[in-house]
Amino acid sequence: MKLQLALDLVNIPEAVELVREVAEHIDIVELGTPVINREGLKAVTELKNAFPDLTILADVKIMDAAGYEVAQASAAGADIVTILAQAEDASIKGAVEEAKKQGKKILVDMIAVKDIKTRAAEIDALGADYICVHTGYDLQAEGKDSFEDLRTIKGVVKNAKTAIAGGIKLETLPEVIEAQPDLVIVGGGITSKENKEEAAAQIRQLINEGATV
Ligand SMILES: O=C(CO)[C@H](O)[C@H](O)COP(=O)(O)O
Repeated sequence: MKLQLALDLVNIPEAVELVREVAEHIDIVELGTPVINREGLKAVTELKNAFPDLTILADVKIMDAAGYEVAQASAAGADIVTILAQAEDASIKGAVEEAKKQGKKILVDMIAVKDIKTRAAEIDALGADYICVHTGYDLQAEGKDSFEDLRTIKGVVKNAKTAIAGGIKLETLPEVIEAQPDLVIVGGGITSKENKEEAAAQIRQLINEGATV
C-alpha cells in the first residue's frame, strides 16, 4: 500500500519545502489541481527536478483532448497523470494510449460519478492503471467520505490498482486500510498539521502495519 501526499494550497517554494520535510515517509507527490491551475505545469517540472527519486503525479483532472494533455504533463515530468472518469470513453482510451507511449501511468478520478460500480468496471476494461474513489472538498464540507465507494470498486476492479482520496486523516485511516486500497492519498491530513513530519510518519506507520496483515 503506497502513500501519496497531495499538495493543493501551496506555491512552488512551499511545496518543495513541505516535501523536503516528509519525503522519507511518502511514495508519490501530487501536484494538486489548484497548484497547477495557479502555477502551470512548471510546478511539476520544479518538483521533479528537486526530487528526482519520488514519483510525481500531476492532478490535471483531464476532461478532453486527453492524449495531448497527457503528453504535456509527461513532458513536464509527471510520472502519473489524472483524468476524470466522467470523460468520454474515447478520452480515457486516448489518455491510456498516450501514457503507455510515454512510459507513464494514468489515474482515473471517480469524483462525482453516480454509478460507481458500473463506471469502475468500464474504466478497468479501458486499461487505467489506477482507479481512485474521491470525495472532493465541496462534499467533504457536507461530511461525506468515500469509504463505502472504495469497498464497491474493490469488488469489481480486476486489473487496475485502487486508490482513495478526500479528507483522509490519521483518525479515519484504519477504516481505509481495512479495505486494502493500493494507494492512499492524503492532503490536509498532513499539510494542515503543525508537525507535518510527525503526521506523515504516523500515517506511514499505520499503512505499513495494515499492509502486512
Ligand atoms: O484532489 C484533491 C481535491 O480535488 C485533493 O488533492 C484530494 O482530495 C486530497 O486532499 P485532502 O486529503 O486534503 O482531501
